[in-house]
Amino acid sequence: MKRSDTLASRKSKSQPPRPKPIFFRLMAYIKPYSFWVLLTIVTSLMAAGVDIGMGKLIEQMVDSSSDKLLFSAGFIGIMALIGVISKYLIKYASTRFSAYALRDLRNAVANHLENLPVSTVEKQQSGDLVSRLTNDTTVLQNFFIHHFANIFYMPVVFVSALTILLLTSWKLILFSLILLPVGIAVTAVLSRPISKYSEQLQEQLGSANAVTQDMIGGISMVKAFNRQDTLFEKYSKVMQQVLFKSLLLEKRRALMSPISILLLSTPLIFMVAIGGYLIERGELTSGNIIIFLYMFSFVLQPISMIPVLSAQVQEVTGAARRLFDVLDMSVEQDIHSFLDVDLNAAPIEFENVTFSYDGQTNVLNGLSFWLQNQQTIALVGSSGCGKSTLFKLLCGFYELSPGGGTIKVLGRPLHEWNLKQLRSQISLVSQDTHLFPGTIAENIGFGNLHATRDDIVRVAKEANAHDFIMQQPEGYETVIGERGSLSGGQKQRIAIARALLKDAPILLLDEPTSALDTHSEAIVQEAIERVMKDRAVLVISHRLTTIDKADCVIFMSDGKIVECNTHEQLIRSNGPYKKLYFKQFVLQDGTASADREGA
Ligand SMILES: Nc1ncnc2c1ncn2[C@@H]1O[C@H](COP(=O)(O)OP(=O)(O)OP(=O)(O)O)[C@@H](O)[C@H]1O
Repeated sequence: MKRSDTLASRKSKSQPPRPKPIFFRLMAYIKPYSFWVLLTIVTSLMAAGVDIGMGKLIEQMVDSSSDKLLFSAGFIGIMALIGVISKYLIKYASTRFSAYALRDLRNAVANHLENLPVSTVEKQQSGDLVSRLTNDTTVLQNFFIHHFANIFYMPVVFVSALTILLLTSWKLILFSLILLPVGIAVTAVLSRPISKYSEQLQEQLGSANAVTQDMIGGISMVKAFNRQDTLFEKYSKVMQQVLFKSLLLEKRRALMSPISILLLSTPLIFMVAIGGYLIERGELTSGNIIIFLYMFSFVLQPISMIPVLSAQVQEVTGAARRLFDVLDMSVEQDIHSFLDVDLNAAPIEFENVTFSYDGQTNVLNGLSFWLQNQQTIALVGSSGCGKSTLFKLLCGFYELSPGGGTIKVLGRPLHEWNLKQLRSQISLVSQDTHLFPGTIAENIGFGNLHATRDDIVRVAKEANAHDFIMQQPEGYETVIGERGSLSGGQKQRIAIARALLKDAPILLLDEPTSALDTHSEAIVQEAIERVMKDRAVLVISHRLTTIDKADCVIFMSDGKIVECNTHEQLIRSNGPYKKLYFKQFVLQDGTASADREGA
């Protein structure tokens, strides 16, 4: 397989050809609900017909004899009822299709977010992504509920009313609307920045969401460091920007409103003045003026709505663009199918691996090592030397660039693996256990969706978790949140139970006991030893108790392997590992015996 077929190309293959205009992309989500869209359109046209028809009926009523008055009034009543029903149906149908279409769009964006490469998500502000899913979709939904029908209603009433008015007196309508083109041109120019302002506002709301997440997610850290003021200050600054942007937007919107009134009142003043003059000359009757006044409102209403609608369209375009920007991000694509897995092959091989996040600074430099079956390698090194990066590469979260060496998992280069199959061979237990909102059983079951309750209880027992789970108010059915009320050690044991349930041949442990006290560490360590049994294990640790059990210790510095041997040999060889050992483990753990020190 050529390098061009590598993981790197998985992204480029998923590049969308060239996005269609936003309008067509939005329409694709509405199309499945064509019936309700059609009902909205038909009822909008019905409402337009009723409103115009009522004008004609009123005119007839003015001119008709008294014996026909009752009949005309009855007819107007029926028309009014049809108008009420149409307007109810417009609201119902537009709410219905927009709710469904927006649900689909939200699902599409959420699904897309789930399938983005970790490398892409790590670069984004999660609060901003959440804001797109919530705020921007709401902007779209409001538009469809409140303004979509007007796109059909307004032109029909406008054209019909204008035709009737032209037939009644072309002179009067012509003079009344003389200033209209100027008004429309001014409106178009003034409403232009609304889309930009709205997009900037949504961006600021996204940043505000991100800070709020920090405030809530990191509440204990914030309080422990007495940094409530700092975070609040940050929040206030973002909110100041939100305020500034919304004022900018609202100022522009507010400008649209008097312009609408001006657009409405100027023609009316012209009409009354010129109408009076034409009556005086005998060219018009007062009956003509009544129908004129009624119909004229249907000419002016759409015109006055132009600024509002144009502002809305600008806002919707901005919101839709932010949503489609997410949908245009390249997703992770599995171009390979599942292949037979050779469980006898070496679980992990690194051959001259060099890696950089930004394409400039190498985080890993020519790394080579092999992990055999049922072997444990401990990765040791100062903070930032690239240990976790190694795990991210193994899980296929990041890709090696061409010429960056080769990583093989179970004998097969990473770029030949189907990502789902690759990840099914690896269990990852990180230092920061993420618990999902749900029950304890669901959190353990996350490791294997087909597991039975017996399986879950079995692994919980193996992970030393069963006893504390049974002490919870509802045992395995106790609901825990993202941060939950469990201790660090309890969370770790749930993570270990998850890994046991997954039963993958390769285990990656990232500082599994780093955050625990000696007592919890002993309990978790016991569980870890069980999960390590019969597996190939790569463990990042600063704890001697873990390192001591490893078949081999790799000491890394600046993305390079400096030393690689058993713990005893490394101590004897008197190299840099020994220095770290004394500095870190002997002083920190106080558990190293003189024998182990070997010096
Ligand atoms: N997503 C990322 N984008 C850019 N640089 C990153 C990213 N993740 C890590 N780095 C950088 O890569 C280097 C290695 O980071 P890594 O997390 O692998 O170190 P580590 O040895 O695991 O550190 P620690 O022991 O503190 O967890 C660091 O300089 C870090 O700043």
